[in-house]
Amino acid sequence: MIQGPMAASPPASWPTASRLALRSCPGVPVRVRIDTLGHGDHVLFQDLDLTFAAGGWTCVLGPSGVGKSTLLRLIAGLDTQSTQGPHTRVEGPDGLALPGLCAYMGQQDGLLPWLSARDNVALGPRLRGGATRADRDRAQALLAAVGLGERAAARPAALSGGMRQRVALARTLMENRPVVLMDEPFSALDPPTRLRLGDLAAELLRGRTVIHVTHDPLEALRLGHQVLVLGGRPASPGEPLIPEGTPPRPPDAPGLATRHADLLLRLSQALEEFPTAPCASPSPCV
Ligand SMILES: Nc1ncnc2c1ncn2[C@@H]1O[C@H](COP(=O)(O)OP(=O)(O)OP(=O)(O)O)[C@@H](O)[C@H]1O
Repeated sequence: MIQGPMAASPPASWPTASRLALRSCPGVPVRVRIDTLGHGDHVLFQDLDLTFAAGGWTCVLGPSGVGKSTLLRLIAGLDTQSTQGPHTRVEGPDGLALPGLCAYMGQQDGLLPWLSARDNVALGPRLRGGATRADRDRAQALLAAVGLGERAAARPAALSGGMRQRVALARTLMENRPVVLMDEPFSALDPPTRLRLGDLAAELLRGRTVIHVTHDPLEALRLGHQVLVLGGRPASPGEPLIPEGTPPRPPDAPGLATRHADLLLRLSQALEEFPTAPCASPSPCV
């Protein structure tokens, strides 16, 4: 729930999900067991065993290159490039494989420029053999849920970056999967739009299992039930950080500033300990 006077309420033109009959899709637990996974000589993960609780929102942070996107791609079943040990497995409920249970949202909106916003939202059904009338109606309803019902016929080029990311969020919801994987989905947006879209995503994805990679500690602390910092090579997460209160937390939530400072320190430490420094130049980084 939105709390406090500084809460980033969506403007009236962004109807809230509670006003719409969105399909509920309860999350399922996800377990990732990696004996070895890497690229070439780089072992990114070794002897890693991570469990993501059903319906929980986990934010994953860590130095650039630590393996966050690789981990997400592995869970999504999109990882065709890393080398994996024979016992590397991603499991859903009761040890079942996860394919078909995940929706993926990346930093790029990935919208097809020649399709309208509505047809982009209905892309999954289109690719699977053709969108039905019911699919198109649902795409329209989801665009209304993200406040773009009036722009359903617009092509991506006619929309702002924030609007395009809202279309991408609607497309993610169209897939109606219990597990949602997000790789820096709001990083290209200005801070207020990012705040609003984070709140909107928290509302629309409530109850699903969400794994969200971000470089923004405040975003992680506002949206996550738990926050993991991946560090080292091979990478491992430290103790999960569990912020107080229910997400999405407003930016001025009690205790958030202290948590933010703690998390920044943990991230700085993870960066210092990371073997590949972002700046290898002998001259000082600026
Ligand atoms: N296809 C690939 N072939 C070789 N190396 C790769 C490939 N994809 C990723 N890597 C390497 O694996 C490491 C982890 O990459 P990954 O994209 O998972 O990191 P990340 O933590 O998501 O980084 P960022 O925060 O910059 O997005 C990096 O060193 C990267 O260069």
